[in-house]
Amino acid sequence: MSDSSAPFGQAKYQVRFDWGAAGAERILPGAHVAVVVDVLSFTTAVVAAAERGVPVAPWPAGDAAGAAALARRLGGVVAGRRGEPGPSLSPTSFAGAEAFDELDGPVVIPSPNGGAIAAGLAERGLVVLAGALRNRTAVAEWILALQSERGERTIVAIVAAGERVTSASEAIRFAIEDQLAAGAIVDALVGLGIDHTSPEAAVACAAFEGLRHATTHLIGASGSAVELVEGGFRGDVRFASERDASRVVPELRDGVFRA
Ligand SMILES: O=C(O)[C@H](CS(=O)(=O)O)OP(=O)(O)O
Repeated sequence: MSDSSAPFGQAKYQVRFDWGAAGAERILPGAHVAVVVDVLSFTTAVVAAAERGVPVAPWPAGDAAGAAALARRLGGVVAGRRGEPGPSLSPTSFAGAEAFDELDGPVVIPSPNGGAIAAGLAERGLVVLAGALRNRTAVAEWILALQSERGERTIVAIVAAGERVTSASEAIRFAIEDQLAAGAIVDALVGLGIDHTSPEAAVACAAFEGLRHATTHLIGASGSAVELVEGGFRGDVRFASERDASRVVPELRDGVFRA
């Protein structure tokens, strides 16, 4: 783990920004809140589930037995594959809330990017939130309220997931939907006076500010979206691109995201 004086720790700043699990480790020392951003699709799915009152447990993809064991322990179910009936990484799979009425525990969602990062941040002694374009203002307001409650400067580490190039590699394909949503969260924080941003956070914010009228188009044309549309999931892209459509702020407690 990096120490807070390391050059890449952004340690002087209240609002920090980096990419992936390794980036999270760089900016975590001293942080009180981590916001994981994986617009296509994990954190948007978590927000969609929370909008329907459905808790979600993150799990790194690639360990099916571990996901099943976690679901058994929590009394929940493992998400299916995208497009199958029932809950999945597809945010719109949570549209039929009644389908989950019988569920006692959470939906365990294996996810190679945002889910893996969030699972790695559990039990680390800081608040972990799911951030997306849908809830970016709600997330910022939630952090401001936490800061008021704590009565002291609250340090925020925003972690964009991007996409791991292979499951065996930490190399990341930077994803513009995560860059824009992370910048949108910084923008909302700045608007509330939480504005001591690192250069990395300031650049993400400037990208969002400069392109704020084009985010729907840009996200829809991004590589991640093209891949999803080709797979028949245009609705997920549209849903994930809706800015400030949601007031829910899922928080990771005891390994489960709940609003
Ligand atoms: O949402 C997704 O499709 C991705 C799966 S993959 O990286 O494209 O295989 O997962 P996520 O962890 O939500 O980015």
